[in-house]
Amino acid sequence: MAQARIGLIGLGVMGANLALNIAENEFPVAVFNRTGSVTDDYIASAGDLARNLVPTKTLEELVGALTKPRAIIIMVQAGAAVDAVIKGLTPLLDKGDMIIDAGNANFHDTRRREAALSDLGLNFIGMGVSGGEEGARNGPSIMVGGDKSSFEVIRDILEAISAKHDGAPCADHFGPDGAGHFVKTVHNGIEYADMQMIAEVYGLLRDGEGRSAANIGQLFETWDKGPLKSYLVEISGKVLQTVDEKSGQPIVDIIVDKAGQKGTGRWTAIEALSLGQSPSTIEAAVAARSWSAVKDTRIAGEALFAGLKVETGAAPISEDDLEKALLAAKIIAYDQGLNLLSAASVEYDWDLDLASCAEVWREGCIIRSTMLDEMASAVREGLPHGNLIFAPRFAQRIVEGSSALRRVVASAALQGLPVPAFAAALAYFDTMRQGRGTTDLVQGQRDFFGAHGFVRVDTGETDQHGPWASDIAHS
Ligand SMILES: NC(=O)C1=CN([C@@H]2O[C@H](COP(=O)(O)OP(=O)(O)OC[C@H]3O[C@@H](n4cnc5c(N)ncnc54)[C@H](OP(=O)(O)O)[C@@H]3O)[C@@H](O)[C@H]2O)C=CC1
Ligand SMILES: O=C(CO)[C@H](O)[C@H](O)COP(=O)(O)O
Repeated sequence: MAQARIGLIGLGVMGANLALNIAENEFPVAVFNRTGSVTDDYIASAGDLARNLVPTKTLEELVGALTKPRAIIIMVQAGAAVDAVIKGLTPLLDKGDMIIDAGNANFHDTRRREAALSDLGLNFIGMGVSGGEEGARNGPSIMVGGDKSSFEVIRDILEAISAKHDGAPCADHFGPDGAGHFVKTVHNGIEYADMQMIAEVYGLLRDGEGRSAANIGQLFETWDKGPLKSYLVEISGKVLQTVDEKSGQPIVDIIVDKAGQKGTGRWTAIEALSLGQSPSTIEAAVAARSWSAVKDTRIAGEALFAGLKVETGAAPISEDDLEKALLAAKIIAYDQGLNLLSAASVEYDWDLDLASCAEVWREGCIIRSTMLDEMASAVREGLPHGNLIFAPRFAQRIVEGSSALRRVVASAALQGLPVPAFAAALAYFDTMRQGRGTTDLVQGQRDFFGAHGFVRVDTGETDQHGPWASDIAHS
């Protein structure tokens, strides 16, 4: 007999907590996990919330436990696992039922799945969920893509379980097919850039000034009370001040410096490039994780270049400069992320509301910060030339922050300390404030070797060609 309003497959870190959140909001939820013993343990530890949880041991049982039209959340690893679950579910469902992929997914997969399920008369929602374990349990940020009418069917549940900003739910519908998963992907791209920039500050203080992890952690704790207040600065402060129980060392000192990546940062960079965009701060953060992975090579490089002299007399970087540089670079990362969303919206005809993106990121998600509220307002007011860094309320901060960013990047370069995301942010800013750049020469080179043509500054005539000096010399 149908007992539950919604189903959930995958009781891992995210699914288990999301189901508890749904149950706590008084929506009965039927749960299923591939490994059945996980479901038994889960129900046994759910306490009072077990009253709103319906455990099931087969997909047939799960489907039978749901009121119609059925709505089933899948919360498993991206890729083949999602396809396997969909394959098992579809023969059991009726036309009008809905599958919701709430994991991180490549939005191209979401578009493919939506089209295939639509042919079968089934609805498919691609839903990005951010906030990690704690967010899933107490209120994540939720980014929905797919048919709007399908979203309306589950809207009450999603709004109830989501984080709230001044009472407004951090859950919204962004457009058809892959729009929600794309917004989540770019969220993660910005997350990569933000994390990398914080790590660069850590590196400058650790390797440039010999400061201890705890001392740097305290600085982040202080910054978390000012304009940089954000979840990532807060947890960085906590991570750096945590002591490993086994060794008595700061825990970061015993963590191998090889960063994992499950794919969302890379998807952001790949998609950006195919859209003719370049969110260089995000690309730099993805690169930094990839470079971190080749630890043996870096160790060999350290030995090989051990004798290399770097500037030791570089001016010390002040804490004030670091704070301002981080703030400016972070604004630039958001500017680039929003530009990418805008380009994808045009390409895929999503009509994305960028202000809504910033609004659902204000609470619950990993990149939440006090600055996002102001960013959302700036986007609502309209961004000059589509750029956040041109918005009056951010342009001034960028002007002030850019001098600090310049000093930080210059000092890092002189000291031989890598700051790829900071450097990328600065180069982007300097490019965006240069009305005449240097690609006149690139255009000249292209025409020289490939007759690709150029546009004249003086007359505006297009498809112009040399003659070039060598042509002249040989003519
Ligand atoms: N962890 C995080 O902070 C966040 C994760 N996400 C995304 O959420 C999704 C789930 O992540 P997370 O909860 O961390 O993952 P976990 O590894 O904790 O759990 C994975 C779940 O998927 C199930 N599963 C794996 N393969 C299959 C399969 N072929 N068929 C059926 N079930 C399968 C597992 O079942 P079994 O017990 O049988 O192995 C398990 O329940 C991912 O897409 C992830 O990227 C999104 C936001 C934050
Ligand atoms: O979506 C998330 C946070 O928003 C997940 O934690 C995701 O796994 C983070 O990406 P990566 O594992 O590549 O660091």
